[in-house]
Order: sequence, then C-alpha cells, then structure tokens
Amino acid sequence: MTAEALPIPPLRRDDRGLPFVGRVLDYAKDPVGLFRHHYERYGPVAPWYALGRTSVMLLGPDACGEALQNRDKAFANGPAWSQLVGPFFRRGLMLLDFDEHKGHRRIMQEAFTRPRLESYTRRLHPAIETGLAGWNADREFPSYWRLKQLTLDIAADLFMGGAQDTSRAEMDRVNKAFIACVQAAAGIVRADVPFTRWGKAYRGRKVLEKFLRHYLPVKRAQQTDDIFSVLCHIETEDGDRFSDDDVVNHMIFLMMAAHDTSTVTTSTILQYLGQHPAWQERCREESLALGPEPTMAELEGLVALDLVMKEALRLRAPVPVLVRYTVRDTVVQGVRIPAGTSAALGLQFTHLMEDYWSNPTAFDPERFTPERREDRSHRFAWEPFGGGVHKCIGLYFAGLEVKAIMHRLLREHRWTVDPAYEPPLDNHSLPFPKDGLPIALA
Ligand code: HEM
Repeated sequence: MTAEALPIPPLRRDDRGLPFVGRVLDYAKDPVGLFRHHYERYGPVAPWYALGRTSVMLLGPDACGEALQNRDKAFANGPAWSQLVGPFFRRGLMLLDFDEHKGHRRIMQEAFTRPRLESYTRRLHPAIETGLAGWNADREFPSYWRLKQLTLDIAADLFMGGAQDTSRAEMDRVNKAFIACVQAAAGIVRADVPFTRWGKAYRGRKVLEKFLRHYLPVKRAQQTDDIFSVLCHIETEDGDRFSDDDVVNHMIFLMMAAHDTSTVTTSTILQYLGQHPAWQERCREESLALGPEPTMAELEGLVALDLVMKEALRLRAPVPVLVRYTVRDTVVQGVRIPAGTSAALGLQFTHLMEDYWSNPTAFDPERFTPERREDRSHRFAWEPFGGGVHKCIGLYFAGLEVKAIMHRLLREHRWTVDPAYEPPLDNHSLPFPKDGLPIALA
C-alpha cells in the first residue's frame, strides 16, 4: 500500500437519500444514472449510502478490474453476497472465498468440461422443443414470462434429470421456491418475517433442500448426465469430491445462477432482434443452414447470433453489479479503502461508458467483430461474466443454452417489437421487464 493513498471522498449531504434506505430507490429506478452521477462527482471510488451504511462504488474498468483481480486478497465475496442474497444461497460457489473457494471450484470445474458440455447440449434440444411447442402466434405474447417458464423447465430436466416421481404441481412449488430465494435480494426487511421477501425465501430454501435431499440417494447410486448426478460423482485428480451437503448447496446456487441470467439474456436478444429485423434475418439464415438439433461446435459457429448475444449482454448485463467486502485495508485507483467496507462494482455502468464504446446505448453487434473489437478497448470493458477467480463457471454453458433456444425460435418463428419500445425494467434483483416484454409473434 502506498503512503500517498487518498481517503474515500466524503459523501455530500444531498447524496444521502432517504433515512436508512438511502439511495436504494434511486438505484431501482435508474442504476446507471445513479452510478454516473457518483462517478462524475467523486471519481472511480465513490461513496454511497444504502440500507443504513455507507459503502463504496467502484466505477469504470480500472477500479472494477483491480477488485476482480484482487491481488492482495482484500476483497471477499461471502460476506458481501450474503448481505444481498441472504442465507438462501449459503455455501454456493460464489459465496465461498480464498482457499475454500479454490478447492470447491476445482471440483466443480469437472462438471463443465467440454465433453460434459457436449452432453448437456444434446439434452437441451428435446427440453427446448417441448417447451416451445406451446408458443403460438400472438400479437401480445408476454415473451419474458414464457422464457422464464421455458428456462425453468429446461433446468428441471438438465439439472434434476426430470425429477421423475415429482408431479407438475410439486415442480411448480419448487419453481416458486426458487423465485422466492432469488427475489430476497430486493427485501428491505432482512429477517424471517412472514409475508416479506425474506420470509418467503426462508421457506423457499427449506422446500428446495427437502426436494434435493429426497433425490440425493438415487443420484448417488446412478450415474446419469444431469447436473445433479454429475455433482454427486465428479472428483478431482486428487480424489476430492463433494459431500451431500455440498451437493445440495451447490445445486441450489447453480440453478439460481443459471436460471434468471439466461432468461434475461434471451429476452434481451428477443427484444433487439424484434426491433432490428435485418439482424433477425441474418441470424435466421445461419440457423436455417443447420439442422434443428445442432452440436455444440455448430452452435458455437453461429457467428451473427454470437455477436448479438455479446451486444445484449453489454446493453443489459443480467448481473449489473457485483458486490465485495474488504477483509483488510486496500488501495484501489489510489484511494484507500479500509477493512470492513462493502463495495459495489458497476459492471453495467462500464458497459455504457463513452470512453470505451462508440455510441454506447445503440444496438450495434458489429462492434464485437474482429475488425472493431471494441470490447478490447480495455481488459475489463466487457465484463458480463465477471473476472478473476470468481468469473462465471457457467459462461460456456450459458452461451449454449441461450443459442440453442434462439436457434429453434429463429427457425420456427418471426417476431416484431416496436422500434421505439423501451422495457420498464425492475432493477430490484436482476433487471427484468415488468411488462413481460410483449412481442408480436408469428
Ligand atoms: C448469461 C448468463 C450468465 C451470466 C450473465 C452470469 C454472470 C455471472 C457473474 C457476473 C458471475 C461473477 C460473480 C462474482 O464475481 O461475484 C458469475 C458467477 C457464477 N456463475 Fe454465472 N452467469 C450466467 C450463467 C450461469 C450459468 C448458466 C451457470 C451454471 C450452469 C452459472 C454459474 C455460476 C457460478 C457457479 C458462479 C460462481 C463462480 C465462482 O464464484 O467461482 N452462471 N456468473
């Protein structure tokens, strides 16, 4: 640490917001606007006040990059994320830190090798086909809600292996339990109080645990190609394996991590392709050149769709902010951050900075072509999957799932969205369109 490091700038009175809540409501209304305001006023390490405490925003790719690289091991995930998502995703990979995280990540990596991804891809297609079978032409098709159902159904099959002796009603209960856990992040009352988001999430976690523990013995006994079974059987070269508790904890976290993020991404792609018919056609041509159930390599070869997905992740990062907590004093961008400080890393803000992107709010997938590569303007300019040791372990799987869904949709449907449409986003947890993102589906 250098002696010249400056202290965090003091928070100005007019930036404190409401008592206790602080600027949480401003964040929910316009997160990027709030971050921009703080960046312009205070610089890349900016103070802000929310939920009874002053913490810091790390703004811009340099500040975010320093925290993600975490060279002095000052930034921890567990204490930060558990403040947000509560105890509902306890001991999920993202909430583990340092040596323990490394040990678990080494085991989990075995569930995301290329041969495993190839087998997940084969499993994706029938689940997508079944899910899309009920999509009919409609001028007011609530695409977000339908996609959410689709990704839940895919997860039930791919993660659970279909949960054979579970009825549709029970599966719906499990899905609701997941949603309750995910939505806890937005709770103002942060305790097990009935009818609050946190109260519902406490009950949700119990439902999920019971459900998974019911299936655990079968999954341990048989080796199948769903993720639940895979987590039960994987081991490292040194013979490290997950315990029963680990499997349950990782399953709950993985399903959460995989579900809403993929739904937001697919729905953003649907919106932009509906507003940009030329891009829709370009993607469709590539998909029509393949069969209905492309291999992993074929999905990776969908060049136009890949550009569109990258641009969708830039414009609407499903995880717009990452959180960290300092377990020791550190310095970011020349500013001293004391131990015990919560930090919010503004990934979405970086994605819209004019210093790194031309016309940043415009939909322009070509910015990712080899000739332009605007994402290379800075190593941390494009970070929808985070960076450093916690970088998303499911990023290749996410690409395959989103592309497999889009591939089938492009082959079977055409759709339009008003070019002037801007979705009213709910930013309480992951950004989702409150109106369900209606499209005209043909
Ligand atoms: C478009 C979809 C996705 C996006 C945008 C996304 C984004 C992210 C981000 C930003 C992180 C870093 C969190 C941090 O540093 O604190 C992360 C971590 C993680 N993601 Fe994803 N994710 C996606 C899909 C998935 C999928 C499909 C899976 C699993 C199948 C998954 C599993 C995980 C796990 C386990 C971690 C924690 C990694 C660690 O801490 O070592 N994600 N994800």
